[in-house]
Amino acid sequence: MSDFETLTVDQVPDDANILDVRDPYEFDAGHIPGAINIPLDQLPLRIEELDPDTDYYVICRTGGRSARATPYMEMHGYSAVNVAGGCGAWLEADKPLVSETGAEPIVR
Ligand SMILES: O=S(=O)([O-])[S-]
Repeated sequence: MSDFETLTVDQVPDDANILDVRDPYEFDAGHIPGAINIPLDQLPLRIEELDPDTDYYVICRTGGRSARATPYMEMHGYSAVNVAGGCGAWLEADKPLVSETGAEPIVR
């Protein structure tokens, strides 16, 4: 049983605020356009960078780390929804990714 909301990639609105909790090398290789990156292990230190009035759609590679980040954020007063399947599912669904490396975006 989970005490947080989980949506599929198809349910994420086009204008969603995406929080990607993967490590920077993963984020740089391929991420959702406009996503912000705070790795899961930095979230306790950096959570105040987030806006308590914004709904965040939290994503990682396959859904493991986002399922930990989402209840943590909720517990600290932030609005967070877990994106099931992560960037792998996002790519499978043919949704846009960009890279910071100059290479074709990939999910790693
Ligand atoms: O990104 S992951 O924790 O699902 S491998």
